[in-house]
Amino acid sequence: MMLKLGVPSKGRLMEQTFDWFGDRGVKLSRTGSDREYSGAVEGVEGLELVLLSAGEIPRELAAGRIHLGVTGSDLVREKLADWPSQVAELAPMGFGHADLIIAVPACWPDVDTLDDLDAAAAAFRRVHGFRLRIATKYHRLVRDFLTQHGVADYQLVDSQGATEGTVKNLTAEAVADITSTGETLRANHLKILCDGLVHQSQATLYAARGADWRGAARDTLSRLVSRLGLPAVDMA
Ligand SMILES: Nc1ncnc2c1ncn2[C@@H]1O[C@H](COP(=O)(O)OP(=O)(O)OP(=O)(O)O)[C@@H](O)[C@H]1O
Ligand SMILES: O=P(O)(O)OC[C@H]1O[C@H](OP(=O)(O)OP(=O)(O)O)[C@H](O)[C@@H]1O
Repeated sequence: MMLKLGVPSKGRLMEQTFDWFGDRGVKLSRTGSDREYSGAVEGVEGLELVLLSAGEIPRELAAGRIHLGVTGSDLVREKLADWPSQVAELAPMGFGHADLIIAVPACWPDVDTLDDLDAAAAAFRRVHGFRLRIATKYHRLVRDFLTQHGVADYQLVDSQGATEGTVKNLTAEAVADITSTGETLRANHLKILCDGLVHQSQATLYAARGADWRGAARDTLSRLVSRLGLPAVDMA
């Protein structure tokens, strides 16, 4: 049986993943036309490359349909309940860095911390009759984070893209989204709360606890981790 490795199918995450494996003697490449999602592996016998959307890799790992997968640590934590029970983290890869943060309008002078947000949310509800809206696609991570920090009087509204625009569009009062350079936040007149860092994400190599690790897959894993210079791992 082949050991299946899921890798993001496009963009910088795919290129940097190919570079990371290439630097360690495992050559991954796309084959066929630009638009065909098929790939090849050189350097390790028994390893098959599967090109997938970064957002779907956590689910494929959890279902055991791929043995290994590369994706952002934010996506694994968001998409998988109790993620450590479903996947093992084999290696943080040192690229794809992005911070999941909570931001509010820059013109709110009295709101700089989560405590301020909590107070503002309570006041907002009294005045407007509904809860302050935080737009995000990271529902699990943001809910857990705000609960841990005692912020209660808010509602999450779903935003699957262009999240920073929701404040201007009056569909939310605050946002929780990924930032790297901070340009998008600045351009949309938003500021990060000083204690509003929810998660520091980076591309990470994961192994699926529920995949079939018997026989050849297990042997391929031990050859691969030794080739990559990672500590030995037993998924049995
Ligand atoms: N501006 C950014 N800078 C660095 N990393 C980012 C940025 N935006 C998103 N990321 C990271 O890239 C990863 C993939 O993000 P996202 O879910 O947006 O994928 P995508 O490129 O839209 O792919 P797909 O739609 O195929 O799932 C996430 O782990 C995220 O943290
Ligand atoms: O801090 P910055 O460097 O400005 O990057 C942040 C932006 O990058 C991501 O968006 P992406 O381009 O992936 O599109 P999306 O809005 O569809 O998620 C993220 O959602 C932010 O909008």
